[in-house]
Amino acid sequence: MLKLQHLHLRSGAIQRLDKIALNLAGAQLVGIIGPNGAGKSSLLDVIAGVQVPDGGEVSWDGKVISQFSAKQRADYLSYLPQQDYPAWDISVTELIAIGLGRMQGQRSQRQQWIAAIAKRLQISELLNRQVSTLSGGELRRVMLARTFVKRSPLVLCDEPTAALDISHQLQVCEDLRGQARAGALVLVALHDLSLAARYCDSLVVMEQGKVVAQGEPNQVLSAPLLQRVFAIEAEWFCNAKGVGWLPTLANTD
Ligand SMILES: Nc1ncnc2c1ncn2[C@@H]1O[C@H](COP(=O)(O)OP(=O)(O)OP(=O)(O)O)[C@@H](O)[C@H]1O
Repeated sequence: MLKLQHLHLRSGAIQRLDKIALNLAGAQLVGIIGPNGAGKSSLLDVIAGVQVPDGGEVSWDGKVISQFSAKQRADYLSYLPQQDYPAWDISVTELIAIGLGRMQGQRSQRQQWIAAIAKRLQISELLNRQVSTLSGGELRRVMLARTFVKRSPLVLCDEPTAALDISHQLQVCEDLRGQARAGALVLVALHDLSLAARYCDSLVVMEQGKVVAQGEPNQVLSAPLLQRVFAIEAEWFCNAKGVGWLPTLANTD
């Protein structure tokens, strides 16, 4: 269980997080949605312990995360920030291995884990490449492999589908949902509300640092909320395979 109590984060005049309170149980895929600057990345940074809040508390399974060391946090948490680039020009295999962190295992076992996640994210043919030679989408999928290689009970991803082609967007969403079905609490910041509606078990809507709605996608993505928070109108299509939408700018006359 992830518990956020009265979280505040301020930078100068900007209230990045404003009295955030949430209780999120495991085994679900939670979409964090909201317009640019709403506070999605700030929230994920604070949950990950990358950013210290000015007030409030984050706890995981009853323990306050500020009391965990960085190594202890890495044992239960995997985080893909919005902008994450490798600091050195290492091979893809070496980069993914960093994600294994303190996981024990023989060299052959670690190689198997890396091969398995590479297969899952369809990057096996990239394993021997240097990261500097990858395209934007390939690098993003490699960073996702580094994030997912260790099975963590808490997974945070900031716009994991950005830069990916449509087939890989769907594949990554399927993978995130699979991790949730396997028991993880997966929090994902998404701009594509169609993917959010189709894959997420619940949504948290942010606006100006506040949580303004929370619940199942079909309840949250109401016409008034889309108009007020995103300034759009949307027509939704639904069949047995999922949902899709046609968004248009709201008439503000
Ligand atoms: N390092 C920083 N210093 C000062 N202000 C910041 C910093 N990072 C973000 N902000 C501000 O905090 C607010 C929330 O930003 P944040 O990146 O959390 O939003 P977001 O919802 O993730 O946006 P986006 O969809 O554009 O990625 C914005 O007003 C932003 O300008």
